Amino acid sequence: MNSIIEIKNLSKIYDEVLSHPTFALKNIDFSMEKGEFVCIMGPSGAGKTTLLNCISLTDTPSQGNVQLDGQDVHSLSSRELTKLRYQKLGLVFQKANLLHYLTIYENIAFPLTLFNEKTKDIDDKVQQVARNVGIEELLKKYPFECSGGQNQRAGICRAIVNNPSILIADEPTGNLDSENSHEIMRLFQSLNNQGMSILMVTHDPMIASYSHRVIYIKDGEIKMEVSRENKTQNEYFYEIVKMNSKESLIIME
Ligand SMILES: Nc1ncnc2c1ncn2[C@@H]1O[C@H](COP(=O)(O)OP(=O)(O)OP(=O)(O)O)[C@@H](O)[C@H]1O
Repeated sequence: MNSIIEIKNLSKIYDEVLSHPTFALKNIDFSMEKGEFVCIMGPSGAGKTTLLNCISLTDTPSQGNVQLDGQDVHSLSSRELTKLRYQKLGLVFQKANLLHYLTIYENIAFPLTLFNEKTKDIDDKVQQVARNVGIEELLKKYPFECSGGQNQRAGICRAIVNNPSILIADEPTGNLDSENSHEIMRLFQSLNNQGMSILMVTHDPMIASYSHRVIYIKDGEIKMEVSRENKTQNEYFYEIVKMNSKESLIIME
């Protein structure tokens, strides 16, 4: 088996004890192969972020099972979960969330310093990831001296500096203009070509067209999916648009 993520019968209910519980995820089955680049789409409130949070171990499912890289997360202690999160997951959000009083170098190095890595190893890793992402010249700057796109690249460096098995991104281009968004997606494609698995939430079909596969969530359930296969990016883009509009038409009926 070559899955990086394997989810069985996953449900998340918020406010379970109240009279109006929210069924954010309902019996989700989902798996993702190592090296895949998958997007999650769907309307607001569909459960996209909840699904990412359950996979990234920042939220606990009400029911069901999540396996990350072959490891059943349900059975792990909180210490083991922290270790697993550090070793396997890189997280990227809409905002880079850099610490403003640290340089870009120090921000990227930050997760490594928390786990007592040697200074030389930290330096090697920071330099290497900055070269890979093309921001070596920014390392001495502070976030306020950089553009939004540059800060997002630094946030991605921080997420991947420990060479995680999977990069999980929630609307990583949501704060960026179109040119910077495409640049970030080309970067994701290049990381994916180097072997990194990527799972990303986006509302934008153009951004989703960089992936291998798109799953569409509505009302906490996976309703549809499309795969790129041997389509051109343009053909795949139109298929994603069609999938989104088909669901919108169902809502209007
Ligand atoms: N902490 C919480 N407490 C209670 N309800 C929550 C909580 N987080 C999310 N929800 C509810 O769960 C459902 C799914 O929310 P979620 O944030 O996963 O949707 P989403 O698809 O990511 O939406 P958006 O695209 O607007 O970010 C929504 O009805 C939301 O109101």
